[in-house]
Amino acid sequence: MTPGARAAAAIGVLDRVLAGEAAEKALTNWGRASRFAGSGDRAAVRDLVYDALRQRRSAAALGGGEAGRGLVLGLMRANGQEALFSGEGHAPAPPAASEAGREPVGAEALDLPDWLVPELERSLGERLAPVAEALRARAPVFLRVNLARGTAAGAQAALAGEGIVTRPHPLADTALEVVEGARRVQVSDAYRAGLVELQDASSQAVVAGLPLAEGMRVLDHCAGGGGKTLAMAARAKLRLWAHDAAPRRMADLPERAKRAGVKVTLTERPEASAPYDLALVDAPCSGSGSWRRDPEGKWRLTPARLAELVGIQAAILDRVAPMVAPGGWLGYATCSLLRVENGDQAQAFLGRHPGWRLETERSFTPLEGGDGFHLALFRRS
Ligand SMILES: C[S@@+](CC[C@H](N)C(=O)[O-])C[C@H]1O[C@@H](n2cnc3c(N)ncnc32)[C@H](O)[C@@H]1O
Repeated sequence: MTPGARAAAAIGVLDRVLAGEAAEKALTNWGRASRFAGSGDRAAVRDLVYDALRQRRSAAALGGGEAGRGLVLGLMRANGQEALFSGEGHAPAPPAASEAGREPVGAEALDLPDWLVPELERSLGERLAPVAEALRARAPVFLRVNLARGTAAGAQAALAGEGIVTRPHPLADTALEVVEGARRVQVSDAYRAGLVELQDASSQAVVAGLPLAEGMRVLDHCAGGGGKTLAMAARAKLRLWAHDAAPRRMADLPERAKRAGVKVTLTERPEASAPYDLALVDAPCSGSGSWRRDPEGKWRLTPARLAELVGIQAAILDRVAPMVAPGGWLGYATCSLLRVENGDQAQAFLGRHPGWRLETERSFTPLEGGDGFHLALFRRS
């Protein structure tokens, strides 16, 4: 496909996304209907679609339209590639006079929803603009070295032998940033043998911040696919339980645990195995720290949904706290940048639970390289 044809394909996919289809599904459907598209074409169309979703407001302003065509035209203008709209072959038609576009301003230029700016300002202060800018770009690909299977240097060497170049990342001793060959990771022998997992660097830093020790009874209460469950298991020999309100999200966890060489017990009733020495609540949240990876989330979030999430987080903390043994730990993590889900939530928990104290709190933003994350670590008296 020519670059122009790829732009036209991205416009079609974006129109379906704007009509309500999830980006992944729209891309899969396009891929199925486009047998002529090679792997390079698919990757390029995918990148265009996700870039347009990350920069949706500014691209719409620059491109003079909010539909797929306006977004891709705006992206191309921002990149000095407007000439791709040539009308030749399968390329999109040249811009009409009505598509002159304009410079984006304010929250539009930051590619943020207006309603969220005050809360982001309260949360990030002067870092608001640089963080918003970081959220407009693609996230790096990070790997977690599985220390139960070998060293970081060993994993790097194995990956390099398969054309995947990495460098250690300062956020965690287990974190490698992929600088070349990211698309080959999941088909590599190193990955298949469990030497590395795909995991964001801040997510790894959150787990590294937990006081895990040999023999501890640990509950991962919002385990999802088990990213943090496995990261915890690799740091110490634990007795580990994983729970999720949607158990099907943990469907792959037994297989992943096997590949990583660790044992995890899935439980629908975590109370039955209490008390735990440490419980991790990796709570459902706005996802605002990971909007580089899930840009649709940035436009989907509403004030009502955010308020609902804050209520869900508090209810989960209230359920889990009694399951922790006296002297034990409760880690509350979100991939959110918002104070209402982080520091405010931690203070509200302390207000409701006098037998607990806050030991540490750490915040990460994409400015450190990984996703935005927050960890509050409580200890029970
Ligand atoms: C941020 S995700 C977890 C990600 C996972 N820990 C990881 O590292 O890959 C939050 C998870 O919480 C689960 N969840 C939502 N409400 C819950 C609840 N009330 N109790 C337990 N889990 C819940 C969701 O199904 C989702 O899988």
